Amino acid sequence: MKLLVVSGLSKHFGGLCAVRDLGFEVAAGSIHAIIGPNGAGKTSLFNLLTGFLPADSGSVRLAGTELLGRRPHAIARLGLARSFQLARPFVGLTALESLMLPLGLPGRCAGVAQQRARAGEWLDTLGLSHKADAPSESLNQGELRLLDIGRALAAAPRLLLLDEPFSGLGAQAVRRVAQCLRDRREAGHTTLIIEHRLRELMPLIDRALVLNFGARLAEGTPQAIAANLQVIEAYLGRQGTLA
Ligand SMILES: Nc1ncnc2c1ncn2[C@@H]1O[C@H](COP(=O)(O)OP(=O)(O)OP(=O)(O)O)[C@@H](O)[C@H]1O
Repeated sequence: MKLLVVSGLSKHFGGLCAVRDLGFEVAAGSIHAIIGPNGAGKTSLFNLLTGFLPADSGSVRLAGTELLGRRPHAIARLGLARSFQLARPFVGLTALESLMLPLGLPGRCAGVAQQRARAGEWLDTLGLSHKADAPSESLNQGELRLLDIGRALAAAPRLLLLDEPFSGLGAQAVRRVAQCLRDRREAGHTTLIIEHRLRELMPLIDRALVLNFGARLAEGTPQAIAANLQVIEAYLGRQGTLA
């Protein structure tokens, strides 16, 4: 079953075409990557999917429901959560309290004690237990990124969008996040992930969509993508290898 179906999606910024007549599908229960060189349009695509940017044209359907034209909070209510390329603190809240927010939404935890317990479990899973009572604004960028990912994970979305979740993280933290995504897949949940760290990304994903200049360059299994000469060429100068 296809959870997400995107077709004819376009976005211009003045004369610049950031996303060009893009179409792709994401299977339910999969981990699907969006990769491509800097400026390829990956974050713009996430902003279109989540209602942070209005599209010029196209369609984005989540389990058959059209998302284009809806506000970000309405899209979140339909079961979509995202993390951000630049993670920001919830000023005035501790790390634990930051993770209690999504757990306090209707239909989630029964009461504050349960929210607190579940938020503590997420902190533990992400290796942040020692920061539970620290003000979120005192966390460093790597810790903030983990907290932002934890907030999106704790929302238990049907579709999770992660924007460069491994950026700035050490090997152990990357392994923890990757395991969370494998656990989501095991439970039948779906993840769309933008990431430049291909060495860590490729073993994790089911499929990847490669963007270049806002358009689809290739789409397929990690093995097919790694062997695609056009894709390798688009990356040369940046990394030169896809494995
Ligand atoms: N709000 C905006 N106004 C004008 N141009 C923008 C805006 N947002 C993005 N762009 C431009 O659109 C293009 C795509 O940018 P985008 O951030 O989506 O790329 P990206 O693939 O996410 O890049 P990176 O890997 O560096 O994060 C770039 O040329 C960028 O400069």
